[in-house]
Parts: sequence; C-alpha cells; structure tokens
Amino acid sequence: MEPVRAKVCGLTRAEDALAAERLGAWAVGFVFAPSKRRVTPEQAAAIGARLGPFVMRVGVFVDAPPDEVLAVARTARLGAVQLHGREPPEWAEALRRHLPVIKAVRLSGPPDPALLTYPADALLADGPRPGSGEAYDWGWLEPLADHPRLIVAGGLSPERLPELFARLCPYAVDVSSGVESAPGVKDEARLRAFLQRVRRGCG
Ligand SMILES: O=C(O)c1ccccc1N[C@@H]1O[C@H](COP(=O)(O)O)[C@@H](O)[C@H]1O
Repeated sequence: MEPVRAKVCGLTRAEDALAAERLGAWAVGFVFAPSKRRVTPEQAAAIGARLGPFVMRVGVFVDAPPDEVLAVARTARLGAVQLHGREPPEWAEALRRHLPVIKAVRLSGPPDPALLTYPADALLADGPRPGSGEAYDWGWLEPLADHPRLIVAGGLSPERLPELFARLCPYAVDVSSGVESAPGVKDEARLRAFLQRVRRGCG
C-alpha cells in the first residue's frame, strides 16, 4: 500500500512543529504571505532549526517574485516552496532551478486541465479561501486525478479524512485550520488524530 504523506501548515510555534514531527508529519509549512499565521523568515528558521533532518520545511507564498522567494528561502532554510497565487509558469521555472515547487490552485469549480502542464513538482488543490478551512467538492478533482503528485488541502480535518480516502488516494494531504485551536496554534489531540488516520492510509 502506498503511503499518504502529510504536511501540517501554518506553523507559528516550535512546540507545534515538534509535535507534528513526533506524530509523523512529512512536512511543515510556514506562511510568508499576509495571513493570521504569517511568520518572518527568521522565525521560520528558528522553528525549523528545532526539527530533525527528515522533515521538509515548506514556505507558502502568494504572488511573490522569484528573487524575493529565494531570499526568504535562504534565510528560512526552506526545502521547498508552495506558490499559492497566480504565479506565471516562468516564475516556477526559475524557482525550480533551486528548489522543488508545489503549485497550489484555489478551487471554486473544476480546475482547468491545462494546470497539468504547469511546471511544478506537485500540485496542491485548495479551497477558494486558503487557510479558512473552507471545503469544496472533491468531485472537482477529477481532471487532476492522474497527476502523480496531487496534494489535497482545503478544509481537511480528522473527521473528514475517512470520506476523502474512500473517494481518492492522494499523494499527500495538507492541513492547517482543521487541527487548530486558534489561528496559528495547533491542537495536539486533533493533530494526533489527523496524523494517525493519515498513517493508516487509504486502504
Ligand atoms: O493559512 C493561511 O493563512 C494561508 C494564507 C495564504 C495562502 C495559503 C494559506 N494556507 C494554506 O491553505 C491550505 C489549507 O488550509 P486549511 O486546512 O483549509 O486551513 C494549506 O495548504 C495552507 O498552506
């Protein structure tokens, strides 16, 4: 059985990042765009420095030019970047010379299948308002179903994972507000329940 990977996003506290690592997250995410969960590159570096070498540190950006993204990535010591806006493909191409790129798409209907040709190492399907916990119709993911690295995000929670896994088996899932007690503050019990369910996989 293929594993399902998990990214825990919107981290602002070292204790939450350490809990995510201990409970089995493959990646942690830091938001550098306007958000209640926004951190500085220095804060992300300090949190990331507490983690072991096998946890991917991902930076979330919205329409930041490549030079800016790379400067933040260097300071924050990121392993990958997530582009959450309307970044042109050339920006992703420029960034991929340095780091893996995750292209996020905000869904308010089925995506344009042309998205499959966007130059990215993985695609992330999110709801219409990132970080809001707002869900969407997973039937809309049909045009992306054959993508080898589809990350499902947007309104996920421990309660919703069984239904998701009954419908599709993504490369990875990404969660932020569904495991929080307040924006940027993770709830360890919810994090544990989420990651335990992810570890059981889609079977
Ligand atoms: O979390 C935010 O505030 C945020 C801001 C700007 C871009 C992306 C953001 N979060 C991303 O939203 C998804 C899912 O969030 P949720 O689980 O629905 O709360 C996740 O990929 C975050 O990276």
